[in-house]
Amino acid sequence: MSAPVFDHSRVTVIFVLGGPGAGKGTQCGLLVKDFNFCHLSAGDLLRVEQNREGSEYGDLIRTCIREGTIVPMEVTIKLLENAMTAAIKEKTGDGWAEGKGRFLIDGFPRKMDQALKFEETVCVSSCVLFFSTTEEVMLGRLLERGKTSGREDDNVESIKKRFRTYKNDTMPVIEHYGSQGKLAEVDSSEDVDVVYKLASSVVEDVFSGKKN
Ligand SMILES: Nc1ncnc2c1ncn2[C@@H]1O[C@H](COP(=O)(O)OP(=O)(O)OP(=O)(O)O)[C@@H](O)[C@H]1O
Ligand SMILES: O=c1ccn([C@@H]2O[C@H](COP(=O)(O)O)[C@@H](O)[C@H]2O)c(=O)[nH]1
Repeated sequence: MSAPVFDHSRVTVIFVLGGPGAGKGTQCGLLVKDFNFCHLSAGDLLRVEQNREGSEYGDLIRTCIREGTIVPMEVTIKLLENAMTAAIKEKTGDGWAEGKGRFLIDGFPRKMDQALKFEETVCVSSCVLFFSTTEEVMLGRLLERGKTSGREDDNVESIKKRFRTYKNDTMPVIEHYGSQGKLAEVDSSEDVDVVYKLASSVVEDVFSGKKN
């Protein structure tokens, strides 16, 4: 078996998980500013690929997103690997010298097969930052976001399907990383700045070697 593309002693990968609307993207945006991460949202990469002229996956991705199901892992893993390679070539500043890099991989892995394949072929993760809150909070946030997001899946019908996929496919991933001692759970029910204090202290622990 060949080694992963990136060596995790040089390239830090933090997976960011949590239910739909838990606040993953919001917190990643803040962490980027303080820690010079490259933030890769798997959902955003899929939406770009869906709209790319000539993509052979456009229709498949559109259907999966609307139905709240998971796009076959080969597609998402390749998009992530390509984006990581580009960032390592282009990004500069703290944490990015001589082939080093630091990534927040947001909304991935959503399913056990993705988790195992990504770590085997792309990069071993250092930590899983898990934002937890109730379905009630998530539903309220997504319906509010849906007024302006333009996202085809921010409606009650799609949200219910996304919750189902989260419970059936993603919770086992979270439990898997919990059993490996890699999980850092943050309650994301509170205000953005309260959640950020907890999330940034997890990242500090990763970089100081207390968690990896
Ligand atoms: N702590 C918070 N308190 C109140 N509103 C929040 C909080 N965090 C995020 N939001 C709002 O909730 C909505 C969902 O947040 P965000 O997009 O960060 O979630 P997400 O987990 O990335 O969702 P998805 O997985 O669907 O992409 C956004 O409109 C955001 O502004
Ligand atoms: O690894 C992934 C991540 C996402 N998807 C699909 O995209 C949508 C939207 O994801 P967000 O993280 O909410 O932006 C998700 O419901 C899945 O359909 C995926 O297939 N694989």
